[in-house]
Amino acid sequence: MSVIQFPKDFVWGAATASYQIEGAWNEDGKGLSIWDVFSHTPGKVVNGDNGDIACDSYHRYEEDIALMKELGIKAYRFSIAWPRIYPQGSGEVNPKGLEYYHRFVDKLIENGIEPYCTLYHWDLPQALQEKGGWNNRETIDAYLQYAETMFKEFQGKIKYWITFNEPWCVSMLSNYIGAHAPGNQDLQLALDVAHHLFVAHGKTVRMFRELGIEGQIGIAPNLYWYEPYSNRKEDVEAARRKRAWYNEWFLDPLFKGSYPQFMVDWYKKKGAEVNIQPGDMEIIKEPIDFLGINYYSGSLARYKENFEDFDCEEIDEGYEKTDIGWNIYPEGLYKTLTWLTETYGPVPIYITENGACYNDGPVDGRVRDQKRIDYLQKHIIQLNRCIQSGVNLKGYITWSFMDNFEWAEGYSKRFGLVHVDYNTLKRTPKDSFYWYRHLVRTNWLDI
Ligand SMILES: N=[N+]=NCCCCNC(=O)[C@@H]1[C@H]2[C@H](O)[C@@H](O)[C@H](O)[C@@H](CO)[C@@H]12
Repeated sequence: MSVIQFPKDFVWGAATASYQIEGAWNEDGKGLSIWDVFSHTPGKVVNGDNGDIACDSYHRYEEDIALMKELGIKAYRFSIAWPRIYPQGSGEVNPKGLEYYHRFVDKLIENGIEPYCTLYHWDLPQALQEKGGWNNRETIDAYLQYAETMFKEFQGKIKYWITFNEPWCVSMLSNYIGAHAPGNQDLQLALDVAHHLFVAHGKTVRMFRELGIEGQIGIAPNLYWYEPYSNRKEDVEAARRKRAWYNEWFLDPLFKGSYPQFMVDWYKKKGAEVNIQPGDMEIIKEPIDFLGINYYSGSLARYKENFEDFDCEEIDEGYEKTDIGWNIYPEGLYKTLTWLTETYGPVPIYITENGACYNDGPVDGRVRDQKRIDYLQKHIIQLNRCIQSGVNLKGYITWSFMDNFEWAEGYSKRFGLVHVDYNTLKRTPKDSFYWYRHLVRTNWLDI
């Protein structure tokens, strides 16, 4: 046995998101979100599940925070439901929405837990969607008004802000693949949405600086690692395109102020292009304080002419998979973070999401989720490799603190350290909760 030690100020945390845990979908003046509409649309979510109740954390947050304190985490990443603050997306603020998040954040701070706040984790006000949503550049202005309200309202309480969770999911998964709200399937639309998110991000960072808000601000893309199936030129190029679809397209604008040209050319061949207005790229590359990285999986990529969108097929040979069917590829995390550091410099990085779907339930009151422990351990070992290799890694925030509404998969997929019985809403810490608590308390890992 050997021990790996993490830096003494390394931040250990856990994450959730508003629509996935809060419930209270139409309470205290909250407006509709695109996920309320999407999940209420037959056929969109497994078993017809929706977030009307979810984990009922809107009413049970004190119980949840008591469990977080028992877990010993120093950081809790959560998101604000924009429709609770601006029920119509802009215009009148809803005071009950602000009051709720003040009570919640005060309770976190009272328990010694640092709030890491995501402003946008996919629950766009439906009123804005009806005016084009992220396809309409005017949504950028509504987002800026919302962000400014939150910065001023929580100045001094919230010191870590994330503008957007996973722009790839908001653009590609939701507007090209169509699996998430609002469910469009249009590549040009997806590129326009991604660009508008970037402009909103850049303007928000600039506003954060101009207002002199105390704290740090970043963004949380989801990155995915593809290795070529062979060293044939076609396979190497195919893997490069697939990596760029997830990674460079969402990182180059932030750090280089440009899109990767080989992908711009590739999309043009597909009949889609990026509509950039003068000054956009300068705004987008407004320097950030940290990068949140969400990493789950990766795969092998092999060239296949005219296959799907990138002339590339995924070869899943030899990977063990989690219960959501994603490959377990811990070395991909090391490759991703070292590539990112080599490409963009020593950016301060938090892993803002990493975790596994395993659907273990309670037996005699105990949830034996050894596979989740194995997944977490394998990935956290890679983080130690990253730190030894010079990656400027500041912390690890696991997904997820508790089982929750897993988007189009509904409640059929569980990612939590805490099991939730959706009939009774009873919370049961899993074996992984106690394993993670030991790591958080000692800051080292027995391997
Ligand atoms: N292969 N494959 N997958 C295709 C890409 C899927 C990307 N989904 C995510 O990263 C979401 C992220 C989200 O922030 C969180 O809200 C979700 O609950 C987790 C778990 O799903 C992850």
